[in-house]
Amino acid sequence: MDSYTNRDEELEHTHLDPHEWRYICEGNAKVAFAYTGSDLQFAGWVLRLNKCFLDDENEVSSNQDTLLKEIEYLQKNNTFEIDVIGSLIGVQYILPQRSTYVTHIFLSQLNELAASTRPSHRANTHIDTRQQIGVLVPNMLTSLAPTPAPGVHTITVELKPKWGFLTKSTLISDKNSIKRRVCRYCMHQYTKHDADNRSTFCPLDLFSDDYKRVVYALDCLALSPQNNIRVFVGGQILSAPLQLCLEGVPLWDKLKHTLARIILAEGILIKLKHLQSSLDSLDIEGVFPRYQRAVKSGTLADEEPTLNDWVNTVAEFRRTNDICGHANGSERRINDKQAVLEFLLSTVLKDISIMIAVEQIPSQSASSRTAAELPKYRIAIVDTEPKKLSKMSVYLERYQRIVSNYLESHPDPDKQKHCQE
Ligand SMILES: O=P(O)(O)O[C@@H]1[C@@H](OP(=O)(O)O)[C@H](OP(=O)(O)O)[C@H](O)[C@H](OP(=O)(O)O)[C@H]1OP(=O)(O)O
Ligand SMILES: Nc1ncnc2c1ncn2[C@@H]1O[C@H](COP(=O)(O)OP(=O)(O)OP(=O)(O)O)[C@@H](O)[C@H]1O
Repeated sequence: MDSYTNRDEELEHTHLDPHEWRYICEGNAKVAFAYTGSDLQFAGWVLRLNKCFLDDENEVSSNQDTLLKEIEYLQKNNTFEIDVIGSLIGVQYILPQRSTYVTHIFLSQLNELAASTRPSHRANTHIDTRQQIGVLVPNMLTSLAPTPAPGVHTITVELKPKWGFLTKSTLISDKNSIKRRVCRYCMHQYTKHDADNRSTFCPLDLFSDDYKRVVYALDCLALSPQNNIRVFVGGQILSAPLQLCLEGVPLWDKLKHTLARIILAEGILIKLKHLQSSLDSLDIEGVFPRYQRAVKSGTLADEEPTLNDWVNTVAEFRRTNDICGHANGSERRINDKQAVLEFLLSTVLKDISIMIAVEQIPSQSASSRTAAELPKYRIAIVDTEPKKLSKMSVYLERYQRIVSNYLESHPDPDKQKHCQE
C-alpha cells in the first residue's frame, strides 16, 4: 500500500486556469476537480471546494478578516482529520492536504464550465465563489505508479458504507424498539426512495467479517448504487458499477472479489463499525436529553467544539474504554459533554467515504478471502469534517422520521426486516 506524509500546510499563490480542472464529483458540501494541466505542482492532485446555496452569495464578505477565518477553519479541519479521525481509524487512511489561493473569477468560470456535467439534484447549489482558499488532496483516481504503463487503467471504487451496527442502547423507547432489529440504512430507504428505487444493500453485510456477505453487499450496491458506490476508470466515473468493462471484458465480478479481499485484509470496516457503535452507545434518544442538560447547565456552549474539545473527547473515550472494556456509554459513566461529542464523532464516521484504487484485478478468479495475493492498491478515507453540535435536534428528528416512515409502511411485525450483525 502506498502511503503519504501529512502536514504539508503551505499556502500556494499560483495562477489557476479553470480549463485545467475537470469536474469529478460532489457531495452535499464539497465539489472535487482533478488537475489536467502540465504544471507539476498540481499533477496528481484534486482541488476540493466548498459549495453553497445559490442565494447564499448575496451575503458578500471577502476581506482580510474572512481570509484569516478561512485559514483558521481549514487548519482546524485538517488537524481534526489527522489528530481526531486519523487517531481513531488510523492516520494511514488520511490524505495529506495542501492549500492554494483561488479567485472569484476562477471559481465563477469553474461554475460555468462544470454546469453541464453536474447532477441535476445538486442544481440548487454551486461552488461558493466567496472562498479564497481551495484544498488540494492527492487524486485517488490516477495511476499508482509515477509513470503509468501503457494499457494500465486505474480503477477506483468509492464506498459510502454508512451505519454498520444495530443499537444496543438501553435508552430506546418501546415505540422505537425496531432500531434494535432493522438497521438505519435499510429503514432510511423508505424515507428516501419509492418502491422502484429502493436498494437491497444492507450495510451490516458489508461491515461483517464474512467474505460471502461482503461480496453479496457489493453486488447489492452494484445493482442499486444510489450514492453509496461509485466506480471510476482512468479518472472517469461509470454510470453504474456493472458497466465496468475493459477491452470488451466485463470486470465487475472480478473486481468485487478483489475489493472484498482488500476490505477484509485491511479490517477497516470492522474497525469502523466498532468505533461507530461504541461512540454512539446511547443512541440519539439516549444522548439528546444529555445534550439538553449540558446546554442548560452551560457545560456545552452555543459555539461549536474546539480542537481541544475533540482531542480530549478521544482521550477520554480511550481511557474509559480501557477501564470498562467495550462497555456501553451508560456503563462507562461519561459526562454529558463527553456523551454528546462522542455521538458527533460517531456521526462523522457514519458518513465518511472510502476510496480504494487498484490497477490490476488478478486474472485468476479469486473467490475466497485467501485465494490469491492482493494486487497493489491504495486506500483512503474522505469526507471527515466535524459534524455540528447545532444539528443535534436535526439528528433526533431525522431518525424519528426514518423510524416512523418505516413503521408506517411495515405495520405488520412479521413483514419487518431483521438485519443480521
Ligand atoms: O443523515 P444521513 O444518513 O441522511 O446522512 C447525510 C447524507 O445523506 P445520505 O448519505 O444520502 O443518506 C448526505 O449525503 P447526500 O447529500 O445525500 O449525498 C450528507 O453526507 C449529510 O452530511 P452533511 O449534512 O453534508 O454534513 C449526511 O448527514 P449527517 O447525518 O451525516 O449529518
Ligand atoms: N482525493 C480525492 N480523489 C478523487 N476524488 C475525490 C477525492 N476526494 C473527494 N473526491 C470526490 O469528490 C466527492 C465529494 O467530496 P466529499 O465527499 O468530500 O464531499 P461532501 O460534500 O463532504 O460529501 P457528503 O455529501 O457525502 O458529505 C467525493 O464523493 C469523491 O467522489
